[in-house]
Amino acid sequence: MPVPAVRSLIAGNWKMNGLKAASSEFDAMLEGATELSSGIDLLVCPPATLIAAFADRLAAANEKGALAVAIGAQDCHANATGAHTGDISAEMLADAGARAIIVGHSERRADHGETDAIVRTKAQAAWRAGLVAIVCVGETQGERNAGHTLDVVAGQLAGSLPDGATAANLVVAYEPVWAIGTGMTPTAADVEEVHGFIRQTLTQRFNAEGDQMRLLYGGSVKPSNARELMSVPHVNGALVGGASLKASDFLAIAAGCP
Ligand SMILES: O=C[C@H](O)COP(=O)(O)O
Repeated sequence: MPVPAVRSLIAGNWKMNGLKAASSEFDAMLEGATELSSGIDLLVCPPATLIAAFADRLAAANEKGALAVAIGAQDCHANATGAHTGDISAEMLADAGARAIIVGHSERRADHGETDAIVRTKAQAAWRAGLVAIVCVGETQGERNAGHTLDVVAGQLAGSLPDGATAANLVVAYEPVWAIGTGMTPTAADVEEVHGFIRQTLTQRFNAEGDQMRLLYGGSVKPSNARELMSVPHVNGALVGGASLKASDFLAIAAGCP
């Protein structure tokens, strides 16, 4: 299968980490972004409490020279408004300055019982607000051991991706659950198998758009393994957790991206 040329994206998911003091780390990311290859986009997804402040800092930095950096969110409610105490809508996140929303992360699927159907409505909510949906899929250790990885990923893709996905409004992140925060990563061959399968599935369903969608690998990406993982065919960047909290690590991962 031919490997399409797709612009790389390095996305940082800060998860439930970061107080206002972490703004200095974000500033360091903005400063370092000026030295990255022009073929790479950076996305920083801090906790929702920091999105507006980071968006202001990004706007100030952009006045000195446009940066290929955007702010994202980690989740949203499916509805635009309503009686949903404690929830945040995609429209609110867009209003705060987010340009993308991660949906269906395995931590949300596990901690909040999010099904593929719920994830699909959240992806639609992101689109309704004019944002990119970053949809996460990936197998557990037990599912991999049982040889079910591709079946699990196929089911998540079929159930979580709404019709109408394009290369501009959808990013897919493959995150093996067992690799998240553990220091373990699949082999390059295993990543290639799953990413090739995801590409084929997307192209079958979304035709030429599927060929251009960005496919991120996530799970224990760090500066020391980024170059190898990012050079796997059909890997168009990374969704980085722990290593995205430190500007020097996050930038080193981006620098390792071909
Ligand atoms: O969203 C990010 C992933 O869950 C990866 O996290 P990690 O880089 O800490 O393993």
